[in-house]
Amino acid sequence: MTYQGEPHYAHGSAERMGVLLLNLGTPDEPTTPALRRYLKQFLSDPRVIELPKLLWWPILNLIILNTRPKKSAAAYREVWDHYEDGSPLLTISRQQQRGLQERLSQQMAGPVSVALGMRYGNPSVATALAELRDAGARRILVLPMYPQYAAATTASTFDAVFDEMKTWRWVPELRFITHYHREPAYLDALAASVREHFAEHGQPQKLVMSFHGVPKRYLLAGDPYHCECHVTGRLLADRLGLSADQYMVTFQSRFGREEWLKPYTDETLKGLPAKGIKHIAVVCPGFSADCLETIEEIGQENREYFEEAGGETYHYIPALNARDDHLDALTHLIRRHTQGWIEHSGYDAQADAQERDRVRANALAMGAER
Ligand SMILES: C=CC1=C(C)c2cc3[nH]c(cc4nc(cc5[nH]c(cc1n2)c(C)c5CCC(=O)O)C(CCC(=O)O)=C4C)c(C)c3C=C
Ligand SMILES: [Fe+2]
Ligand SMILES: [Fe+2]
Repeated sequence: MTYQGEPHYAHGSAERMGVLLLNLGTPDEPTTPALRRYLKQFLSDPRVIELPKLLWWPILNLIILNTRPKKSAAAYREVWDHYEDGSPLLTISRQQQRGLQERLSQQMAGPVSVALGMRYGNPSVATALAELRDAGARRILVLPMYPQYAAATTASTFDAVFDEMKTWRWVPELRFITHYHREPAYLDALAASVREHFAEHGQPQKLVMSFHGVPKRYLLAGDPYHCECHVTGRLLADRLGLSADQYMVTFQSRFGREEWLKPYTDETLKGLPAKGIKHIAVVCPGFSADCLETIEEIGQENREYFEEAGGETYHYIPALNARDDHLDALTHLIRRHTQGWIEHSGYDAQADAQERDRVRANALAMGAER
C-alpha cells in the first residue's frame, strides 16, 4: 500500500483550516449514459438501499439501470440549461462555497479553505479532500449540507470521508457536523424566506412543508430522520405563528415499492382541494439547495397534481440556496464547531511547521539516519 500525500504540505506559515461542504450529487450531464453511471454509484450504496446485496444487485442491474436513467435524464433536461454549471444543485453549491469562503476568510483569525464535494458524481469527495490537503489544511470540518440527519445521506457522506482517509498517510484532525435541524439561525432564515414570500404573494390557506422521504423501515430501525423533520417543521411553524391546521409536514420523492414515510406529498396535494384547501404554498426545508427534487418534482410535477385536482393557487418557495441569512447561519455553525482550532493560545503553528521542516530536511540530507 502506498499512501497518498506529499510532505510538502507541512510547509506554510500557519495552520490552515479546511471546511468540506458535501451534498448528494448530480449527474455530469442530462443524458442516459451519464444518468446510468450516476445512479449506479448512488443506488449501489448500502446506506441508501438497505437490502441484501444478493437480492438488490439483480433488481438494480437488470431492471432499474435499464429503465430509470432514460426517465431521469428527461427530468434533468427540464431543469438543466437555466444554470451556469448545468446542474442546479452544482451551480448553487458553488455559490454557497464562494459565499462561505468569503465570510470565513473575513471572520476567522487564520487561513481557511472551503472545498465542495459530492457524495456521488463530481466533484468527488476524494477530489475535494485532496484540494484541502494540497492547500495545507491540517484540520478539516466536514459539513454535509443536510439539516436533518439520515443514515442514507449524512452517514453516507461520512463513509466517503472515512474511505478516503484510509488511503492517506498524514490524516488530518477531523470534526463532523451531524445535523442542524434546530439551529436557530437556520430556522430564522427559513422563517424569513417564507415571510417574504407571504408578503409578496399573500398568505395561503396552508403551508405544506415537504421533506425528502426514506423507507418507513428505516424509521422503525432507529433512524432519527423522520423525527428531525418534524422538529424542524414545528419550530418553523412556531416562528411563523402558524397553528396546527395552517401547516403540515409531508414526504416526497418515493422510490421503489415499499412503504415510505407518510403522508406522501403527491397524494396529500391531490387530496387537498376536495377538503376545500385550494390555496397553498410548498416549502422544502430539508433541501439546502434547489435541485431536481424541488424544481422539477415540487415546482412542476406536484403543481400539476394539485391543479388537476381543483387547486387554484400553488407557490413553491425556493430553498435557502445562497441567501445571505442562510450563509450567515452556516458561517455561525462552522465557527461554533471549529472553536479552539484557530483562536487558541500557547501553540505556535508556524514555529512548529518550521521546526518539523528543518528536522525533515536534515534527516533527508543525512540519509534519514537520525
Ligand atoms: C435531503 C435529503 C435526502 C434524503 C433523505 C434522500 C434519500 C433518498 N433518495 C433516494 C433516491 C434518489 N434521490 C435522488 C436525488 C436526490 N435526493 C436528494 C436528497 C435526499 N435523498 C437530492 C439533493 C437529490 C439530487 C437531485 C439533483 O438535482 O441532482 C435520486 C436521483 C434522481 C432521480 O432519478 O429521481 C434518486 C434515485 C433514496 C432511495 C433515498 C433513501 C433511502
Ligand atoms: Fe434522494
Ligand atoms: Fe424525484
